[in-house]
Amino acid sequence: MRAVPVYQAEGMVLCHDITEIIPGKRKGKAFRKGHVICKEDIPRLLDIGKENIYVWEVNAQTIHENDAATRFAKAVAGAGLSLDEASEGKVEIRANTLGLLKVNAEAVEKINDIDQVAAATLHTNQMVNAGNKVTGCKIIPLVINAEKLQQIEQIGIDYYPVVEVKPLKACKVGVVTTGSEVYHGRIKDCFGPVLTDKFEHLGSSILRQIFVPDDISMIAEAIQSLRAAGADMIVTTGGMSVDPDDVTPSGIREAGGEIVIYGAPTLPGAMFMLAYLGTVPVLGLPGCVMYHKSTIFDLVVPRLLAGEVLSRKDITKFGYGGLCLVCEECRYPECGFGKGN
Ligand SMILES: Nc1nc2c(c(=O)[nH]1)N[C@H]1C(S)=C(S)[C@@H](COP(=O)(O)OP(=O)(O)OC[C@H]3O[C@@H](n4cnc5c(N)ncnc54)[C@H](O)[C@@H]3O)O[C@H]1N2
Ligand code: MOO
Repeated sequence: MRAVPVYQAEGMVLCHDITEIIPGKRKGKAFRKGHVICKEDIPRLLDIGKENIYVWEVNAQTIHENDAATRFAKAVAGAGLSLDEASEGKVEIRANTLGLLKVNAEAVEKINDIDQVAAATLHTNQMVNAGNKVTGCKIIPLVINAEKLQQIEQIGIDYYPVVEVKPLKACKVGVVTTGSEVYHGRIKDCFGPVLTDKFEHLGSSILRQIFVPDDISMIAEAIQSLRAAGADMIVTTGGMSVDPDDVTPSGIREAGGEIVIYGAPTLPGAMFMLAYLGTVPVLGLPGCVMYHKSTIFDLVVPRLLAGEVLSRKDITKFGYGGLCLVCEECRYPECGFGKGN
């Protein structure tokens, strides 16, 4: 901060508010702290009695908060994102498409380890809609040293992208619905409509739903026939638990599925199985997916549709944050469920 004659202040940043008082009329801010002084401001400043003012000089080494915040946001934003206009040293980043939000938490932490800057994001691995705010980039002082911005930009390059929204593939999904009670028509299928709704919401569609009794070979055959019919993903429903009739995991094994995991640390969703038949994911969905609004399904399927190949570790990491409180009115994804990784 230094005092300069107003005549020399053009392009500099005012570092305090300047009050104007017109007797009988008004008392208020004529200029705000942070204002970049332009030529037209000079006569007015003189009218208020300011021949000298305190400024921060903006030059190659020091950058105004709004310009700095814009560079900051550009450094962290990858695909699927748009930047709002800078205001008060802050730029907000929004999704410009429906998709899976990915945030590199390590990079965000590194950025925040730099003094005088702040990056605040949503949790990674959640679905966002076009227009959703996902990140805020804020410069703390009115002007910032260029070196700090260069550090952010280097992190942006090293970790590219720090934040992005991945589009989802439109998949054809094959469904195998197990359960003798459904197969023999004792009860009406309720899983199919839930899955149709969930997959359509994510931009995918059901290729075909096959009903089978609790029979290992018939489950395996149904899975194989869906694969042969070109399913990009196969989901089986029911029969995932511990009763003698719960043979769906055995059916997935018999179909040749390479098992990633059986048993996931999420509640609901603990009796979940993930396997792969070649590149086709095969999911064993327990009954809770039909019943509860948000489950392991909502954590895993968007990532698969975004093209991720999930490992056992990807699933076991769900445990931290994997307890759903089953609220009367589900607010997911606006809650802690699945936010541990
Ligand atoms: N002793 C134990 N009991 C249970 C365990 C356990 O570990 N030990 N796990 C529980 C968990 S967790 C879940 S989730 C449920 C359900 O698991 P399943 O996937 O095996 O579900 P089913 O037994 O096949 O069916 C349960 C229930 O849902 C009805 N159902 C199933 N599919 C359909 C359908 N397509 N349409 C309509 N209704 C359906 C079925 O008739 C049963 O009423 O197990 C817990 N129990
Ligand atoms: O799989 Mo149950 O899947 O925990 O409610």
